[in-house]
Amino acid sequence: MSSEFTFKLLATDGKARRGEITMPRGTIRTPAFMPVGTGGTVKAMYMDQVRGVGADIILGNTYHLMLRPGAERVAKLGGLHDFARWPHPILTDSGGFQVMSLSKLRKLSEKGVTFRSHIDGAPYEMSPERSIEIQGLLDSDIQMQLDECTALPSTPKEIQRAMEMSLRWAERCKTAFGDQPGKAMFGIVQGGDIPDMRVRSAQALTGLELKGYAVGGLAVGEPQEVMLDMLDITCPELPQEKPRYLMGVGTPDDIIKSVARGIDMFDCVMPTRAGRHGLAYTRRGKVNLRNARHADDPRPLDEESDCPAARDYSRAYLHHLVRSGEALGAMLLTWNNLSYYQHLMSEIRASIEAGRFADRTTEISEGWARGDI
Ligand SMILES: N#Cc1ccc(CCNc2nc3cc4nc(N)[nH]c(=O)c4cc3[nH]2)cc1
Repeated sequence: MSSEFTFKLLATDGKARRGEITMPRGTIRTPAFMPVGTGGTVKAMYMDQVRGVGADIILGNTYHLMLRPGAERVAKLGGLHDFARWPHPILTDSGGFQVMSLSKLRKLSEKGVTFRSHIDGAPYEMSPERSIEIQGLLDSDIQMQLDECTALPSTPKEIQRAMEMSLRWAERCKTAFGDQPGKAMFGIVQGGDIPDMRVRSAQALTGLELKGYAVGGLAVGEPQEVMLDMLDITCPELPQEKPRYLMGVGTPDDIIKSVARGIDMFDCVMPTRAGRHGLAYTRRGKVNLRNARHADDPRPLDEESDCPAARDYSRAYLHHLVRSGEALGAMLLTWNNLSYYQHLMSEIRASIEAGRFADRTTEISEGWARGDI
């Protein structure tokens, strides 16, 4: 364990990077996938299982936790790690994105954002300083700046306004965060789908000499090609020696193509949400267990998997659970999906170390191409 937050580049293969973040609560092997634990729980999973599938870090959400159970209450109870029984690193999103996508009657100004809770309509204010304060109360290990994520498509004027305000908020968050050895605050690159806005944002954030950088404002409905083009523009402008985190991404194919462009960290609700909706990710593609064709299929999802959910249960049983709305269906498929995602990340890391990233990921994609089996 390290008392400091450090990032080490261990190997590269083209623009793909194999690295390691060390911090007091543990080591994060990159490229890393962070299971989403929005309200202090990775839905339908025990935290021991989350650790058991190979996750080094999970994501929490400032917006959800400040509304319920409340940041001060979590702090009084010893912080999010003790509260949720997850002793390893936690990264918390800052809340701006969730306010804009979930809350009601939200108003955005230089000061911050005012909004009403989507739970009970109560009024709240969130400034850059309050977002960092809440993330501190949660005892978050990696804290995200408060930013404004513009929807795509948006006008150049709108994209520039939001990008420039996010830069000012990054400076305020850096000041509010201060110097917390062993913890980190990441800036978030904005700039929509406009190359020179992306460059300006990345260069200005690099000038703040932060411990890590997220690429935000993507995975907001734009075609994958646009997202990848923005990574081609943004990553070269970020420091080689700092971790890069692509927010909200993504499918296995998104992840492979983003690692190939220099991204180190990912988070996405896809594997957990899909699991709750009866969808299983496997080495040979996706399997929709709602489909009646599985009703008599005695085969497991993947007889070679080391995850009991993939190896020990028939598709017929999983189909039955999903169609009956049994909680165990969501539990087993979430377990399978997170195991698949962590196995994918482990394969990606090993292939970069071996200088075989391009070949191995082609083999992985060909496995999916064989389609739903
Ligand atoms: N199932 C499913 C599913 C649902 C939604 C998504 C899209 C998630 N995309 C996304 N999350 C984000 C979080 C973000 N947080 C912040 N603070 N800033 C962002 O620009 C940002 C951008 C994001 N883009 C992807 C998969």
